[in-house]
Parts: sequence; structure tokens; C-alpha cells
Amino acid sequence: MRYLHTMVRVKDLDASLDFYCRVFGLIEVRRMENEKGRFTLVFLAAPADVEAARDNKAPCLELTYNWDTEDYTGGRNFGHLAYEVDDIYATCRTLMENGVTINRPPRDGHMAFVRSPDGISIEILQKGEGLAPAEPWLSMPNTGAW
Ligand SMILES: C[C@@H](O)C(=O)SC[C@H](NC(=O)CC[C@H](N)C(=O)O)C(=O)NCC(=O)O
Ligand code: NI
Repeated sequence: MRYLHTMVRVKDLDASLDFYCRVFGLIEVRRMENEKGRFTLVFLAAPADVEAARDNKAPCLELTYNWDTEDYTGGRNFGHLAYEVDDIYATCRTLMENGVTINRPPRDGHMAFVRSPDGISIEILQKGEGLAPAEPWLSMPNTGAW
């Protein structure tokens, strides 16, 4: 068994692609339009995963856009998407310069959280920091956004 992708439904595909690709840096590797089902699927990969993802050998984020307006509520059991970056401060600066709120700033240089246009939580982790910072991350004050 291997992990393939995480699917999230998006209300505005253009706004989501602008956020995930132009601002955050993910790359579209394939898309499917389904006329009968009236939906579009777009698969996005992180730059380091793109070549493997094109061969379906690396995990992707699958955006599902239903052409007919739907309200997506609930899903509290969904937590977040996590990405490792080379420079967490540069990443957060680019996000902020493009109007994205840094809900949990990288005070410890290790971990930050933002949200997509649909409110999907995205964890940004500094490369080389492993999964847990020197200080237990639970001690980080929660800004109340969670
Ligand atoms: C391509 C493969 O990775 C899929 O996930 S296709 C799964 C399929 N998706 C859809 O039908 C998209 C439109 C649908 N209205 C929706 O919003 O899901 C599917 O079976 N989806 C059901 C689901 O719960 O994921
Ligand atoms: Ni899928």
C-alpha cells in the first residue's frame, strides 16, 4: 500500500490555484474535466515531488471543483495539510505579501499555519527541523484560530 493523495473540495478553482500554485508554489501535474459529473479535478504536487508525481509515484493534493455551487461545511475532523519548506520565513513573507494571513507565525522558526481560500489549514514546517521543535510545540500559544 502507498499514499496517493488528499482531496479537498474548493468553491473557487481560480482562487484556489492562485493560492496553492502562484503564491504557495505547488505545481499542477494533471487535471480531469468531467462533463457528465460537472466537476474538475486538479492534481498539485510540491516542486520536489513533481517528476515522481507525474508518474503517480509521489503524493499529490487533489482539488475537486464542482461546477454547481455547493456549500462545504463541517469536516471539523479534518486537520491540516503539511508541507516542508527550505525557508519558513521567506515562505511566510511571500504569503503575507499576497494577502494571506499567517494564523500561527513561525516564532520558533520551525512551524507556521495558514489557511487556503476555503479555510483548509496548512502546516508549514522548516526543512531540517524534524517533526518536533527543540521546545515542545504544545507550549506554543494558540492564537485562538484553532
Ligand atoms: C480521481 C480520483 O482521485 C478521485 O478522487 S475521483 C472520486 C470521485 N470524485 C468525484 O466524483 C468528484 C465530484 C463529486 N461531486 C465530489 O464532490 O466528490 C468520488 O467518488 N467522489 C466522492 C468522494 O467522497 O470523494
Ligand atoms: Ni481521489
